[in-house]
Amino acid sequence: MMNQKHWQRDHANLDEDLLSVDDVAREAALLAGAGPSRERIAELAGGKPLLSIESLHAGYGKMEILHGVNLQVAAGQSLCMIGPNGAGKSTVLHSIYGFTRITAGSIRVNGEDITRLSPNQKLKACGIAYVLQDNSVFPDMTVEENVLMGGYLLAHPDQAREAAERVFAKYPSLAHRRRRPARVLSGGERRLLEISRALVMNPRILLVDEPSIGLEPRFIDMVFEILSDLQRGEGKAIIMVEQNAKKGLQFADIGYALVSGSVAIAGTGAELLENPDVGRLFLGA
Ligand SMILES: Nc1ncnc2c1ncn2[C@@H]1O[C@H](COP(=O)(O)OP(=O)(O)OP(=O)(O)O)[C@@H](O)[C@H]1O
Repeated sequence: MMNQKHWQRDHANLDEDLLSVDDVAREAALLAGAGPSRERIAELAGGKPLLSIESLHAGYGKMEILHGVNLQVAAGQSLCMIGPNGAGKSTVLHSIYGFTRITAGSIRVNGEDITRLSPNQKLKACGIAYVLQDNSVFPDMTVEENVLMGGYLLAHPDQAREAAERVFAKYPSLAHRRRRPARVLSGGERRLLEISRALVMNPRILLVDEPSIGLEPRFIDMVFEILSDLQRGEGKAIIMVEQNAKKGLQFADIGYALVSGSVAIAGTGAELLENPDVGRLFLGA
């Protein structure tokens, strides 16, 4: 059941326009019944998906959270998932990375079935990296040690050091502080550190959970610029969950609205921003 406090927190600027939790749940459940066609999902990824999810049923233990999710994203594209608390957005990321129990459906990278691979196999063999939510840096370790942790799967420490240097060359502001404990970093720099750690393995697909959470506006813009560079400059595919739905949809090529473990609406980010149902239910328009 959706939590009123969370809903208000995430939509704090709605004030008196706030829909009641029951209204949102009722309307959203109606939307979830229809859902986008598979053709539309494929079309949004330009017919050339790097990552493709088909009819995914997944959850935790015996509890099924995702009830037949379809999703496709191409190299160099970004996809943002929005939706109410508990809709299953993070669970989609968890499932791609291998943290959930998958009971049906498939996950493919470049057509190869990776549904049952472990997170380590996914990171190493398929180039899927997870940028954890806020507060995943180790504050008492140096910036450099934090970045090096991203290379724990590499066979030799020299390989990790080499990979870390590649990341430091890209982000001089972080390189500058490499010997300092991570606790001295600002919120924005910490987020950059979290992204940098995920980049050590040079992934093709980045799963990003709530990139803007807890950040001041100027750092939010910085983080989205970094993600944009990785997407457009390096051709990485980015799949994100973003509680700032407007910001996420402005950034992303593709937007999905998830409701009750299903994709209720899919379109370009711009289409979702203009969609009256999305506006009323998720953006407070
Ligand atoms: N590790 C877990 N073990 C058991 N249940 C979980 C776990 N993680 C999430 N859940 C449950 O799965 C459901 C979907 O949660 P999920 O975090 O995917 O939703 P979400 O759409 O990302 O919401 P939010 O915006 O609140 O993070 C919720 O009922 C949640 O309690």
